[in-house]
Amino acid sequence: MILLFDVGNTSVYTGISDGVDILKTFRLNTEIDKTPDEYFILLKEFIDPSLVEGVVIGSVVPPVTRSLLKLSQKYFNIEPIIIQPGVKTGVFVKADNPKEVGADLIADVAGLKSKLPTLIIDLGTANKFIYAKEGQIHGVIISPGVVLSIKALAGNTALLHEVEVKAPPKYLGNNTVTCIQSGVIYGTVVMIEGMIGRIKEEVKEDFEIIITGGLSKVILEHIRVPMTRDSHLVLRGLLNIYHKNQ
Ligand SMILES: Nc1ncnc2c1ncn2[C@@H]1O[C@H](COP(=O)(O)OP(=O)(O)O)[C@@H](O)[C@H]1O
Ligand SMILES: CC(C)(COP(=O)(O)O)[C@@H](O)C(=O)NCCC(=O)O
Ligand SMILES: [K+]
Repeated sequence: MILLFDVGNTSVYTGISDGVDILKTFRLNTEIDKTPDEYFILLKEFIDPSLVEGVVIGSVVPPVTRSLLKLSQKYFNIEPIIIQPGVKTGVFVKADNPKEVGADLIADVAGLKSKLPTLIIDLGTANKFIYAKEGQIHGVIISPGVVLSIKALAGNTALLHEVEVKAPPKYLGNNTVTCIQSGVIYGTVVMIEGMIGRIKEEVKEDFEIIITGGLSKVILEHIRVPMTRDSHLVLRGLLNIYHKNQ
């Protein structure tokens, strides 16, 4: 069994693989002060530790990277593969400072089945647009995610509060809840549709679109541009990277 950890700022999206397929997935809350032992207590609800043969960690939260590293060493006696400069990923990064590109973005691209031009839209704590072709990241766009936007609104205004992530029946709201839901959900939907159009102007070529991330399902149903949802993309990328480093 190979454990695949996609550590984001909201959740540790975890996959269990037999080396070929992703057999099971689950999400643990990202908590930077959780100890390796505490993460293991959660983990052993889902896995049989004696069957773990490999661990891959793609993380953008350094304290959790350290906890999962220690967990892997202490409970599995395994040195995990941690996505960082020097690890073979098969992904080339065209950026001012390639070392600063998030491991999640690299894993997303590593999970692609096609080398053709592809736009990955990954909706998590942040919204990420990753433009890739021939295994190379040509550019990235980052904006505040849906849940983050709701929290930022509620946390920085006197009279607004957190609302459920749910699209309201109309664009024009008639109460505080639907006003915020419209602004955040439909705002994200039209931002995505608009951004795809601007990217098309810039790259001047056709591209596939894959949407992924914890918030992709609630947003995709309102998007009018054809795209495919792949909730396992990042985990498949971690698995591909595992095989490249055996
Ligand atoms: N309708 C929803 N309401 C609230 N949270 C949601 C909803 N749908 C998905 N989520 C949560 O959004 C979180 C963020 O997605 P994820 O891609 O895991 O973020 P990150 O990679 O930044 O940690 C996930 O933990 C997921 O459970
Ligand atoms: C943009 C991100 C914060 C997204 O993280 P997530 O939404 O998955 O929690 C992460 O990819 C990151 O920390 N990137 C490093 C900076 C960069 O990629 O340019
Ligand atoms: K930060």
